[in-house]
Amino acid sequence: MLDYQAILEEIYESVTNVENKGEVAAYIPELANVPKDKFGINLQLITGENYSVGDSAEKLSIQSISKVLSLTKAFQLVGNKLWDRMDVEPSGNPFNHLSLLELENGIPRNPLINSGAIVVADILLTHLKNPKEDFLNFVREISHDHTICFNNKVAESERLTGYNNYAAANLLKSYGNLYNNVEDVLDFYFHQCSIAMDCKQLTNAFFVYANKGKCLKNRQHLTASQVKRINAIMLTCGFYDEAGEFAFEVGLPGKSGVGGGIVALLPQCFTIATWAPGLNPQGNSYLGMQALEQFTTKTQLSIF
Ligand SMILES: NC(=O)CC[C@H](N)C(=O)O
Repeated sequence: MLDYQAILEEIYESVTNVENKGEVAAYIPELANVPKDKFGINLQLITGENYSVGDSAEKLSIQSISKVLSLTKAFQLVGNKLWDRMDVEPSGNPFNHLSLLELENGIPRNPLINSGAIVVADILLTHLKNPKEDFLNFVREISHDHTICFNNKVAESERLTGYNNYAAANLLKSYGNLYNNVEDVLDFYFHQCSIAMDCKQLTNAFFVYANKGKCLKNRQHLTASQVKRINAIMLTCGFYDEAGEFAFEVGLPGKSGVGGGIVALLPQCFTIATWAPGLNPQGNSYLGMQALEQFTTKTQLSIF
């Protein structure tokens, strides 16, 4: 039997001693204030045991990790119709890349880059009665935590500097792939990205992807087939132009966010969340990736 607590502590020791911690996402001014020396991990086993180290109970801005949750809600609502409006191919480009979107006539490469997530937000706006509230309640429900909230300051900070996302939304609109108005879709998108969660809440939320669609309380949220597809998208697209590197180093489906969080999972085995706010040039948590590489190497637990 592996001593998970000892493994997490070894990783904590080694990673917190690394001098280069990457750079925080200063393009969202509110995120520039987060101290770079934060570091936490939470590990949730499918059998129920839970382990953590460091700042795992402190809230982080989940940012693009929310794209998996919005995709999940949209998949529940419209099923395979989703794929009429976006593809499922890795983009090999940064999360906010625009020229491919134009080349491909307003069809985003996948739902985990910004343009794809903006189309998903548009779908949710069309199908939910009270979009922001209903989506937040969905996140609370799969995480079993009714204290989870938006951080309105972060959402507003991103709105004020979100020129690239406005460009993506306008491009989508010009190609007829955005049905609601740009301002409303982006208001939803910036709010979903601003959700604050800690590592434990993240491993709770992602439990469904490790457990064939059933949450920690054993309720079915997705079919096994939908979970297979979302995990495949996380593996191939969850880290943008570093998806290959993450598969190579870590070997798990997962998703990162520019708040420095990463959640990854091994089906039928565990979910793990790391938080280290400093990012590498691809916008993925610099130390989080190192920690997860160490975890799957030490435990020999990966999908490969
Ligand atoms: N990679 C990310 O986490 C990006 C999310 C961020 N809200 C953005 O749209 O730029």
